[in-house]
Amino acid sequence: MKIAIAQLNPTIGDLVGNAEAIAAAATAAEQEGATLLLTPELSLCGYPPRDLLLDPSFVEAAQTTLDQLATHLPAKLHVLVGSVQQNAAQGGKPLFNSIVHLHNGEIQQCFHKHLLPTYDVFDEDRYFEPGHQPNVLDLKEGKIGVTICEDLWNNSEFWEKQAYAVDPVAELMSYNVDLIINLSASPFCVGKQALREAMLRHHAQQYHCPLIYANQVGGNDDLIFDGRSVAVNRQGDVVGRAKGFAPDLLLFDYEAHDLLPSRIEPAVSDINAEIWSALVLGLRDYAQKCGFSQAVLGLSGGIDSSLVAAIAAAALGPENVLGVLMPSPYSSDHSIKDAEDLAQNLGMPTTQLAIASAMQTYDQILSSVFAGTEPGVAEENIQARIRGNLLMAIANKFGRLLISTGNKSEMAVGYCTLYGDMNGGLAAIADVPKTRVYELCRWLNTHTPPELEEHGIIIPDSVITKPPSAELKPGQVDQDSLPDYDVLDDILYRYVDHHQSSQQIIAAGHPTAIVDRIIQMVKRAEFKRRQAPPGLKITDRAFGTGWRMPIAARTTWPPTAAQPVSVET
Ligand SMILES: Nc1ncnc2c1ncn2[C@@H]1O[C@H](COP(=O)(O)OP(=O)(O)OC[C@H]2O[C@@H]([n+]3cccc(C(=O)O)c3)[C@H](O)[C@@H]2O)[C@@H](O)[C@H]1O
Ligand SMILES: Nc1ncnc2c1ncn2[C@@H]1O[C@H](COP(=O)(O)OP(=O)(O)OP(=O)(O)O)[C@@H](O)[C@H]1O
Ligand SMILES: NC(=O)CC[C@H](N)C(=O)O
Repeated sequence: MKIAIAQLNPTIGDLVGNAEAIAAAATAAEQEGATLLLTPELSLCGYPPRDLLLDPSFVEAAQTTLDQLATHLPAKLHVLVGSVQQNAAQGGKPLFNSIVHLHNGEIQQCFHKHLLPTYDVFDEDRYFEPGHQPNVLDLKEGKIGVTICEDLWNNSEFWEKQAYAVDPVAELMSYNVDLIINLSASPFCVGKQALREAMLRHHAQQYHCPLIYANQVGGNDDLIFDGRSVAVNRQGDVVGRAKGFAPDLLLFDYEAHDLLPSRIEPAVSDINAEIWSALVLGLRDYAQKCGFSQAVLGLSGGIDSSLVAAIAAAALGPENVLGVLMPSPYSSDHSIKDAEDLAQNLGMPTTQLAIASAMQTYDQILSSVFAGTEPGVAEENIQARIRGNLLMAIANKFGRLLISTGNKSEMAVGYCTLYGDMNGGLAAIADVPKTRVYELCRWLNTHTPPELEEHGIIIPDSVITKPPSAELKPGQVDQDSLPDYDVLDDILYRYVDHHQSSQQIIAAGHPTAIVDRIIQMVKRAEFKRRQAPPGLKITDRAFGTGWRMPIAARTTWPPTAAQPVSVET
């Protein structure tokens, strides 16, 4: 039996467009001689559909589209499509997250997801009732165990996010299935593919059973799905891997109770290459799926805006990315030259808007209100706000998407100006720590990715070597306000990504005063992050849909050994 994986890039809610993509993949798979076609989790709706699922008209339209799709597929092909199904039982959640078996122009069978991830960016318990029936697809060519994404992630050795009392894989094995398939929508983060493949190997070796894992690809808001659908044989060896960060159709032969070797795309092992591909895909899909073909950003000659310009140029084509240079009296001469050199390297257009007169006008307008006060951060931030205002005016006038340039380190501690440089529709590097920004820029200059092949050196050397500065006052550098970025990023990695306590971070060798100050800054900056544009997630814990902190809250509390609880009555 030939089994095909359609690694699709659905647009959330585009039922007709997604159905057409499934039908096209089915035609291609049939031409290749496939018996069975696998598509990703919720392939008809796109994942994650979030609160669209609370709209009954959406659920109804999905069902109608599914019924129609069944009649448009090659009749002999068995096609597994991800969609939602109504829960007819009294009580419980109204929907199942399902895989629907289409064959001979009709719906044959529905399989419901058993394990519903409800942690980090996932919120499936909000919408879905878990399935309890065994998901066995009995074809004359073999008995197939059907699992949906999280159903496979029940082993704490690989995934410690949520513990489950049931083990869908073990249950399926008790039905003597020949092959396990998993239809997924598994978002990218650094290291995820290695984890997936280790987990698949573990299941295969434990049960002497081959597995096929079909993943979604594409960017959906903050989430980037990397594809890299993969299959392992009974020994747990990878026998096929689809492309990373691009749609694909991959076929496997299933013979004599095992999977035969197929096309194996390289597993991307370079972490910078992986992040680069993820960010380019995430930005491109956000723009396209929101209807933008052109973008705009402020080019300061600094490293953040330089990296974001390169990502945007690769994603949308350099001719579609406008860089706006907005020098103020505090901008250094080399900032303008660095920004111009970068734009020239990338082949992107620029325009220059001087903001000195606007700064003076603001100062005049505010002079009576600010009279008797010392100039400070508020005056400095006016520059960032003028720039943010001008950028949004250009975006608005010409239908461009404004890309904001703040990195994860800045977003963590609030080193950014609300309604200033935080303006934008998408925060391209909001989950990239500053130290990684440097590494990506160095990598970019030595491993020019295919999208920028003809451009040679991209990031001017001086952009990488000069001390980082917001240039909001004379001589300002980031390290006036923040510890060195390698120290800051290590503290943030421990605190944000790994939930370490201040005691644990101090025990790792960081000075108490710095740790306490940084943690305070992170807590205090919550109000800024809540108002920031969506940021592309590339780490295990991003600020965004998986980070849900209160804002108006007291965030230090007893008891500690030194300060036991004392409630006065
Ligand atoms: N809980 C809360 N809920 C709602 N609003 C709250 C709030 N707490 C403060 N606020 C308001 O927010 C204001 C403070 O925020 P904001 O006005 O943004 O300004 P602020 O955080 O005071 O200053 C921005 C900092 O970021 C630095 N910066 C700016 C631009 C770029 C870069 C860079 O390197 O890329 C760095 C800049 O040098 C400065 O240190 C408060 O004065 C208050 O009005
Ligand atoms: N002179 C400028 N011209 C155009 N845009 C600017 C200018 N200064 C700042 N911006 C915009 O505001 C953002 C934040 O400014 P900032 O200078 O702090 O960051 P950066 O230059 O990108 O990187 P770094 O923080 O390393 O200097 C920039 O990325 C850029 O988009
Ligand atoms: N859609 C899902 O069930 C995703 C959850 C899964 N553990 C993953 O991230 O790969």
